[in-house]
Amino acid sequence: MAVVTEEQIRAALGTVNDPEIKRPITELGMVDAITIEDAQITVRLLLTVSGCPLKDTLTRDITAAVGAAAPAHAVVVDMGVMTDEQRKDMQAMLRGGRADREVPFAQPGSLTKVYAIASGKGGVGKSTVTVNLALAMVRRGLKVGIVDADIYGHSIPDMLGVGDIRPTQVEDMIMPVPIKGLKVISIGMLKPRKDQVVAWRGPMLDRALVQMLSDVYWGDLDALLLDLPPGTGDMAISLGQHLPNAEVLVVTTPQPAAADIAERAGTMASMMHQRVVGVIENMSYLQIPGGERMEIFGSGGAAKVAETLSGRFGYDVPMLGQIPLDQTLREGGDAGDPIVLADPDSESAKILQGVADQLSGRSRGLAGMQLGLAPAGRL
Ligand SMILES: Nc1ncnc2c1ncn2[C@@H]1O[C@H](COP(=O)(O)OP(=O)(O)OP(=O)(O)O)[C@@H](O)[C@H]1O
Repeated sequence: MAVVTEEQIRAALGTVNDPEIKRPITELGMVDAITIEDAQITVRLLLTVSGCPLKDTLTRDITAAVGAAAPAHAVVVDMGVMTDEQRKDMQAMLRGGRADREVPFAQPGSLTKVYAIASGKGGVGKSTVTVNLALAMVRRGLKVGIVDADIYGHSIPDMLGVGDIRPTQVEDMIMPVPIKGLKVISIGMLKPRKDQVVAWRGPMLDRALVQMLSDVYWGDLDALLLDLPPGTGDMAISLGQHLPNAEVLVVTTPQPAAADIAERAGTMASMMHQRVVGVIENMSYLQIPGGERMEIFGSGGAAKVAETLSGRFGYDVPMLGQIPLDQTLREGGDAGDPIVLADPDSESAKILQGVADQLSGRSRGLAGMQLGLAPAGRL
């Protein structure tokens, strides 16, 4: 039988990533011991928490990697759990020297584009747009995260089919839920129970936002999308304070009443020194057989918002797309199967993909970003 060394097995284990953290288990301090005895190799693996739901995946990946490096040996994976000390070491390593409560996306060198999805009125399809845009960006090959900060209607997990999943926590570091190529965290996941009604005021909302931005292990992201509560309330103010470099997308329906309120959401973003990158009109029309379009909610709302905001801010705020009223889109949201994936050739999916393409076509990085500075007296 070929002689196998511990270094070879460690190198093989270096190819196995923790499925949630997406870093090699050897780097994370999860490989406690490797024992090579006659025809058997035993890997002692330390899980971050007991009853880790991913232990079967880890066992399978470890067995495959070690088996490939030492085909004549049987592989046994022996599971243990990290001590508090070991978990703290891992957390410190993942933070990479970053101080507690520091928002990585607000740091000067951050290359992650942050988009806040805002609306004036509720129910205009802000969460639907957020989920589908994020998935459309993933389809373009980007690494994307979603923060569902909509305290009143945290519907993002349900729209992705992960409504009952609680995120894994390592000490006070939270792992975002991986789903359909995205990383997701929702304000609903921070509540003790999903169905609990919370009456949080400004400071609690602020704390929850900071927790979702800085205590969650996001890793390297190209884009982060935040689904805001409707309106111009406390969360929008907190976001402006913690992420002045966020760019804002305004979602509205076509009718004048919705558009007027959407304008206010855009103006609020500008008061927080954030740039408004565009307006998306949702529920624009119903395509009826025969080719005619029925404008159930009127027309022209987003164009008016775009024009008013452009005039007010002195830069171009384009209308990025008009999404029709679409039963398949609604059904996909209810079933946890968003339309961009479920029916990518549908009209709605193509429009959403088009918006994502316009946004992703802009360069990753610092060029064109607002720096959170405003001329004196602008507020
Ligand atoms: N274009 C559309 N066609 C048909 N149904 C839609 C469309 N857009 C959204 N919907 C449906 O409308 C409902 C509200 O959408 P969504 O939850 O995305 O709105 P929202 O603006 O995030 O609401 P809130 O902020 O109040 O939670 C959902 O059931 C969603 O599936």
